[in-house]
Amino acid sequence: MPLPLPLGYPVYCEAGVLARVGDITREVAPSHRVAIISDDAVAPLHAAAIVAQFPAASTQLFTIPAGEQEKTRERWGQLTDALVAWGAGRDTTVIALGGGVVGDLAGFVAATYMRGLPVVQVPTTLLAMVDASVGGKTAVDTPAGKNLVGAFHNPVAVVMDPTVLATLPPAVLRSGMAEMFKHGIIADASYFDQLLQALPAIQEQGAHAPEMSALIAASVHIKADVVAEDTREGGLRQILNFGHTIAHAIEKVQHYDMLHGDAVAMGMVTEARLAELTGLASHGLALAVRDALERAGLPVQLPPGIRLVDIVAETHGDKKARSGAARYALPRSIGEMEPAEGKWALPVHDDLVVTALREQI
Ligand SMILES: NC(=O)c1ccc[n+]([C@@H]2O[C@H](COP(=O)([O-])OP(=O)(O)OC[C@H]3O[C@@H](n4cnc5c(N)ncnc54)[C@H](O)[C@@H]3O)[C@@H](O)[C@H]2O)c1
Ligand SMILES: O=C(O)C(=O)C[C@@H](O)[C@H](O)[C@H](O)COP(=O)(O)O
Ligand SMILES: [Zn+2]
Repeated sequence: MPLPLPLGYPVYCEAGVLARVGDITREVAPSHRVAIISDDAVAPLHAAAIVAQFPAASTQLFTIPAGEQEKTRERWGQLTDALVAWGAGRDTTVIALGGGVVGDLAGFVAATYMRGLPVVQVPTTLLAMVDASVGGKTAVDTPAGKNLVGAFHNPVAVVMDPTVLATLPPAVLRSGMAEMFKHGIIADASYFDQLLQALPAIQEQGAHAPEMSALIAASVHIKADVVAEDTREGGLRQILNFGHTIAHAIEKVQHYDMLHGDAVAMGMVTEARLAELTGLASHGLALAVRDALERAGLPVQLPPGIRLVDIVAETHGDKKARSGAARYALPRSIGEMEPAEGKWALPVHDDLVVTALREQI
């Protein structure tokens, strides 16, 4: 059974559901061909199980090297060329099998190839399950900034099987926790507390922690409620960008050589402090956020040697910036986001940003 979500497509979250990707795909997108896009870390582990569910003659696995540095226009070009060479027509369904990088890139391929193919998202990282696979944002990074070229393209289905998380490196599992904490901070204080309570089990048993499936489903619920109300980010959806003005700037300055979730952890600490410094939140928010992320083993200090001026300069290229001024979606307290002066993201003076960043050196 799909999760009961206010979305126009089914989201499955259950152990063993990977064995039903074929049936689910045929149900939501009956098509002649199936193009499975994955990366070279995920494909050897999980692709065979998916490929076997489709007729060999009309199914092709396309594999890219793993990592954020591959989420580029060049890879998009290679993949779309490869689809042409294979003979993919409009009767092709794309299956994105991987973490958020594959999800965003394959999603963008699907959004643009012959002006749009159906895509089934099959997320294999915690981050992709709780966040990237749901909501329809697809994109590639460019030398000028993160996710600068992309499209809103909803999947026709999302199929997440928490058992695939067993093969994740611990650091990648942990980085997914950052977006889960984000969901708690922006929308649900009791979910934030549940995450804190589950940390010892997650640290001991990793993806096998008994709480994991329910925590994933709860996170997806929070995200789905937001995107259902504001699919194309006219306003409310900006709250999902809490921590991201700084996170994306850090990722860019670090040449995308880091995990997105780690950058989000750093960015949430900075932006929680900005909420205090602007008077939007009362004192104590930043410490609560920082303490929770530290307890989860996430990085809260900036990458060594990074220049604060470089981070601040990059914030001006963020998609939320208006008239050159960087803007931030800031919480008032754990679980509470409210618009200020009718806006979900506010400009903050660069000097305050530097003040907050200095505390993370
Ligand atoms: N579209 C959205 O709404 C949205 C939301 C959040 C993040 N994102 C994007 O998601 C990306 C980050 O995603 P991510 O953290 O999943 O990174 P990722 O896709 O790079 O995956 C991290 C690493 O884990 C490996 N991996 C994936 N699944 C595995 C498995 N089951 N077993 C072993 N190894 C596995 C990958 O090969 C990779 O090396 C960023 O580009 C970010 O911008 C998008
Ligand atoms: O779905 C959203 O909306 C989000 O902002 C989720 C973020 O976690 C995600 O990193 C997203 O890709 C950021 O989007 P962007 O529009 O700031 O590039
Ligand atoms: Zn994110």
